[in-house]
Formats: sequence, C-alpha cells, structure tokens
Amino acid sequence: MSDNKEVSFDAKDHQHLRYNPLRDTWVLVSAHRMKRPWAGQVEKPPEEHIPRYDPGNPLCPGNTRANGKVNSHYDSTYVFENDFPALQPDAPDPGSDQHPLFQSKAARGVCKVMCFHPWSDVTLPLMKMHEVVKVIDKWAGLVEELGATYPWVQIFENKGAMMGCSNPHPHCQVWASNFLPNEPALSDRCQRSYYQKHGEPMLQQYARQEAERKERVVVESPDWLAVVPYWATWPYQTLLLPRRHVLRITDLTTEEREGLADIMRRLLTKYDNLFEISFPYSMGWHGAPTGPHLKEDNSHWQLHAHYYPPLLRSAMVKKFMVGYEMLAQEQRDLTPEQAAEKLRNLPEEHYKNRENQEKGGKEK
Ligand SMILES: O=C1CCN([C@@H]2O[C@H](COP(=O)(O)O)[C@@H](O)[C@H]2O)C(=O)N1
Repeated sequence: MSDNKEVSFDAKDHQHLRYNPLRDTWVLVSAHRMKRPWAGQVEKPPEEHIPRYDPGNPLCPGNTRANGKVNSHYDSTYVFENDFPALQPDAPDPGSDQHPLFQSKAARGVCKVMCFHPWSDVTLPLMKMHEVVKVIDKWAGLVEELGATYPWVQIFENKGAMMGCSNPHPHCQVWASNFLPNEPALSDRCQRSYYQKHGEPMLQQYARQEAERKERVVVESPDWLAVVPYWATWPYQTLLLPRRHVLRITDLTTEEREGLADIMRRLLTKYDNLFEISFPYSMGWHGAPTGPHLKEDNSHWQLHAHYYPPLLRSAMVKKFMVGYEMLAQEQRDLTPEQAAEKLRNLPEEHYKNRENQEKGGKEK
C-alpha cells in the first residue's frame, strides 16, 4: 500500500469519483486501467454499402410502410406516425391500486418517425448545411406542435445497428408523453435546486467554466460549445450547449440554428473520423418541459443535447454498461480530458470526403 501522502494526485493515473450535477450521481474514473492489455479485436468492420434508394425500405420516399401507408416522394425531412407506437393518444386508465407497492398511472402520447433526408446513403455530417438546418427547424416545429399539449417531447436518434437502430436511413424519433419521463424529471429537479442555490442556470455557468478551462472542449463556436462533460460515463460522450440562456429548441434564433447545424456537422465529423466509420450513438435533446409547464417559470433550465456513443477502443470494441455499472455505479477508464483531447485533435474534414478526393486524384 503506497503512502498516499507522498503521491500527488493525477486524474489520468489515480482512481477517483466525479459528480454529475445533472443526475445527482457519481461516476468512478479508473484511468490507470488504460494500461490494461487489450486482447480483444481491433479490426474495422467491413464498410456496409447502403444504397441511396432501396425499394424495400419503408423509410424511403414513395415506399409502402408496414401498415400499408405510402410515404410521399419527399425531398427534405419527412415525418410520419410510428406504425408500432409505444405511446398512443388514447388508452383507458389502469385505475389506481391503493397499495403503495403497486402504483400505476395512465400513459398517453404520440410517436413520430422523422426522416432527415430522402437519401439512405447520407448521414448528418455528410449533409449540406441548409439540409441540417431543415432538420433543426423540423425538430423545433415538432416541439412547438406537440409541446402545445404534451408536457414532454423527446427528440432522440438511435444511430447504427450497435444502438439497436433498425434502419440505416437517416432518421430520428420524436415521442410526446402526458408525463415527464424519469431522466428529464431528474434533470429538472437538479437544475432547479442548483438555480435556487446559485442564482444562475447550472448549464449556463457550466458552459462558461468549460470554455475557460478548455481541457474538455471538443468543438466551439460563438453560439455553441461541445464538451466531453467532466462527469461523462460513456467513453466519448459529449454534451452540446448553447452559450446564451435558451430554454427550448423552439427559442433558437435563425442564426443560432445555423450555428447549431455547423457545430453538429463538426462534432459528428470528428466522431466519424475517430475510428473512420459512421460512429454509432444515441442522442437526444433536453429542454424546459412544455404543455402546462409553458406557463411556469423555467428559468433554471438550459437547452442541451446528450450524445451517448458506445465505442471505446476501436470500431468494434464497445464499452459495456453491465456488471459493476448496473449493480454499483457507472465506471470509466479513459478520462473525459483524454477523450476530449483525442476528439479535439481530429481533422474537421470527413474521412469519406478525403477518401473520395484521393480516389478522384488517382483516377485523373
Ligand atoms: O414500416 C415501418 C418501419 C419502421 N417503423 C418505425 O421506424 C422506427 C425506426 O426507428 P429506429 O431504427 O430508431 O428504431 C421504429 O420505431 C419502427 O417502429 C414504422 O413506423 N413503420
């Protein structure tokens, strides 16, 4: 047992806990484990060829979906009701059992699928700026429309088969619910208590601190900042924040939406360049609750997006949140600072564009 008094602490060598103020939880950082020999695979998976159009893909323009409905020949974003919705607008109440251990509540809502683009062989970082702005405008439009009645509208994108995405066509989902789900409810409580204690929205202060400290910054612009958060649990997890105090995505100005399209493309390009594959992740937006909460004071809220990518060491090696993470608490090897530095130092030109230029060069 080394005499702890002599060894000075170094976050990239010594285990320690970090506090996540958004969830009131702690993460165990064991960076010294990075020296652990890795016998796992590191090869890249074969690049899957995705056709621009597949007559059998129910998300493509003009195609018929599982329930017989036909998609329009859309040429931009396209939204349709999920044919297999997890939430529907009307359902009978389950009735409330009086026993405290057997509580239940009514669940109602709507589930939408939103295609980003008519082509199946593009992803957000490879789309044009104005096409990504249209995605952002549609996100805001759906929060406006569904948020008029529902207290919570969850925008989320599952990207890549590793994240259970059942369809390679660029798309996300938007589920509105008549209840505040667990994660936003927890985040609401944490942001509210921080605001009451410190008098400033937590994530606005956090963005200012991170912009000054630099060591976890991945990409930044006048209106936006993307960091690997101090408390990140997934190896290359990032948090995307506006610099201005913005409650909801609907409040973004045209200039902020263009800035968001730009920083999303820069961040996602770095993600894809990390292992030179289309980087899998689950991402989602959190903003102030809607519906009846639109009339309340939600000054404690700051709009933000979470990116949760599973990959750890290579295109094939992922972090498993199992065992200790399920039974005890989240644990990570790579420090957030090391992850941020790797992403920050990656080029902002997408590897596919570089490959195409090289190929083009060879063909000349
Ligand atoms: O014909 C179809 C195919 C898929 N879908 C829906 O599209 C969604 C695909 O999204 P994910 O790949 O992120 O799971 C999925 O929720 C699935 O229910 C339809 O609504 N109709």
